[in-house]
Amino acid sequence: MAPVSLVGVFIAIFCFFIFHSFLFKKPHNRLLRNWPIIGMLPDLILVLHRVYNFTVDLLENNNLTFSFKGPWFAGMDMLLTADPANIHHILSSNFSNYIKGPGFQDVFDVFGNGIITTDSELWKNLRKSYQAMLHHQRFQRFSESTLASKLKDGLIPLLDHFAEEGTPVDLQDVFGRYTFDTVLILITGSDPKSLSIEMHEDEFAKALDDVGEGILYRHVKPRFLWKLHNWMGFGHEKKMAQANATFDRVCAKYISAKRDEIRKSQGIIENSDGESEDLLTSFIKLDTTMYKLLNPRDDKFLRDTILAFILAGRDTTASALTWFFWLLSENPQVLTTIRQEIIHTNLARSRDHQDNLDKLVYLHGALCEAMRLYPPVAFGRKSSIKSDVLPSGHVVDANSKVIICLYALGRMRIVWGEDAMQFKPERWICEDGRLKHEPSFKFLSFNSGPRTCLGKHIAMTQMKEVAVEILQNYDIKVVKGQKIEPVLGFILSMKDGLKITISKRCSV
Ligand code: HEM
Repeated sequence: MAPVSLVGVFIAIFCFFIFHSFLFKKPHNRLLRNWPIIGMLPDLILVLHRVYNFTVDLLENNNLTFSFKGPWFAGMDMLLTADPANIHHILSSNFSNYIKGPGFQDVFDVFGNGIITTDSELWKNLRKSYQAMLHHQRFQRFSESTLASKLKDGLIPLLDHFAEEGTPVDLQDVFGRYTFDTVLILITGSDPKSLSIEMHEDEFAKALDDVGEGILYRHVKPRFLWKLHNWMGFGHEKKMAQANATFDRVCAKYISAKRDEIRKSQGIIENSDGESEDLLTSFIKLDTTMYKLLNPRDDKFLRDTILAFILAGRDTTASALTWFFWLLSENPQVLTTIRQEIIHTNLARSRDHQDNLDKLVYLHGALCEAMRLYPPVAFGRKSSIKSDVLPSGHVVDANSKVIICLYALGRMRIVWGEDAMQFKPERWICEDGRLKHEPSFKFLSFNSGPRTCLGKHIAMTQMKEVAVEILQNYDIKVVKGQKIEPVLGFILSMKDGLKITISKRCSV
């Protein structure tokens, strides 16, 4: 028995040293311990509630790139980066090697084959068709009039109502409704009117929220576990299935109504070169000889197209606007400077409306600054096809996951300077007063390379119009005592919204 006991003692001492070194040794400036078998998952779970700021520390302490190890065989290993050189390499120079990949499509399966989830030839067809439609005069007219009327007949009356009542309102909810109505009109031509004084709950919007939450949980659970929950119809997966059914039902309604509308007004529409047109109409009438992989006769294709567009355009703009107004409440000097710029710019709605908005250089800088600190899409996920070496020297194996950390990128001192954490719109303005250009792989909020956001112009116009309208006509006070923090999610929203009170201004 003696030799057995000795072996036992030896194993016990060995285990003690291993676990002691993991438990009590400072993890070499890496902030995450790599445990045997379970990898860094336990430490990640401990910091999950503050994961955004954690990635800032992690990447700043690791020369902007860090290799995360998940539990063995859980498929959770990933390379995190906020290095602009790596980002440029992944999103532009070696674009063809970095795809969304089957893992992404799996997690985002409710969105089917829309532009956000697809790769390769199908994505190229979708991208080209979107570009042609979005740049067409018919859509541009439609988009301009939609933005203007939602502001005038939707947002302003609602803000007036809350100003009269004097009751607190969640500004994030208001912006979410405003952008939901706008993107739904742009894509389907129908107005869900979620931005009404009654503030009713829209089932489509609710389903999108449930899916957003479910997708987040799919990112932090091992794949086999959420697949099992999905199969059992359990927890978040049950909600995802219900949301999916809502998407199918509501989209089918929009699609059949649109097909009827086109059929009934065929003669008129064919001759209506000067008219404005929503995207669903354009997709149904698509010239498929140019886009061989797109099939507008298939309702599933149209369903996925509607969903992808709403996913891309709703919460992103609402999140950016909410953080922007909160940052203004924290930085009254910036608010005053924007108001002065508005006074000194002729903003009468005219043919030159867009040119006039473009003159608001400081406002533009303030919006970019808000999105630098609070990028609406805080993480980007890519999968490598072949093995590769990044400019930082890190090796990326074939079929491995790379996470681009946009939130951390916007706060890296080595990228933005010692004042990186401060809200300073001035950093966007040159000495001669013109806008300072920052490369998209450094200011990544609208993505970079061939998959750059297609709605950037619409979003910037919409945000400027809303900012001008509100800053000219209202005073916003943020209700005191709220904890402002980002929610862990696909979009960087505020966890508990932004409660404000609003009052009418007599003059600017
Ligand atoms: C402040 C508002 C917005 C921000 C910050 C933003 C940001 C982004 C980002 C980061 C991506 C890349 C996503 C990825 O590849 O995973 C993206 C893609 C896209 N965005 Fe936006 N977006 C905004 C508003 C909009 C709006 C209003 C629309 C539509 C009207 C839109 C349409 C799209 C589309 C269609 C794509 C897919 C492009 C592709 O994969 O080729 N976005 N956007």
